[in-house]
Amino acid sequence: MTMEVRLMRLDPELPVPSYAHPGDAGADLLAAESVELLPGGRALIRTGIAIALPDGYVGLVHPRSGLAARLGVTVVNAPGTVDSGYRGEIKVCLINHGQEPAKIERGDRIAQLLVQRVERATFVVVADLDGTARGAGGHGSTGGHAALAE
Ligand SMILES: O=c1ccn([C@H]2C[C@H](O)[C@@H](COP(=O)(O)OP(=O)(O)OP(=O)(O)O)O2)c(=O)[nH]1
Ligand SMILES: [Mg+2]
Repeated sequence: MTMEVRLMRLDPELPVPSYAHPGDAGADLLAAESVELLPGGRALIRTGIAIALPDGYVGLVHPRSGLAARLGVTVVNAPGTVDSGYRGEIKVCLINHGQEPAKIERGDRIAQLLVQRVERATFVVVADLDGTARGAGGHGSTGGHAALAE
């Protein structure tokens, strides 16, 4: 089952994002420009597309694990949030955590876009919250790593 999402090509020579395999969660986003990311460097890269998501949906810009594992290149703000009301060009903010310069060529698949349903909350201010087994414990309260043992 798929849903239709209206997409505008701002760079008509670039292929439209697509899913590499049936069952894939993310459609690969392509770089519309070439950039070199120096070690520690980052860049906001155009993808050449704009989309109109229906109300109640969000686009999430996730990293590609291959780029992360091979080059140390990932999405700075992962996962990036594409609001349903956004009509601008989708851009991907990549960072090179690797030791070597990383070349991104126009047409490279640099990230993946997940389309998900999303709830919006009405925040109701109260004096107390209901009790739970976890309570306020967080940030390593359950242990499981030597660094958390102190
Ligand atoms: O990876 C991303 C993340 C965001 N956006 C676009 C779509 C999104 O709707 C808009 C704003 O994103 P966000 O709310 O995360 O950024 P902000 O810094 O809060 O900007 P704003 O003040 O415009 O909301 O930027 C992208 O193209 N790529
Ligand atoms: Mg915002």
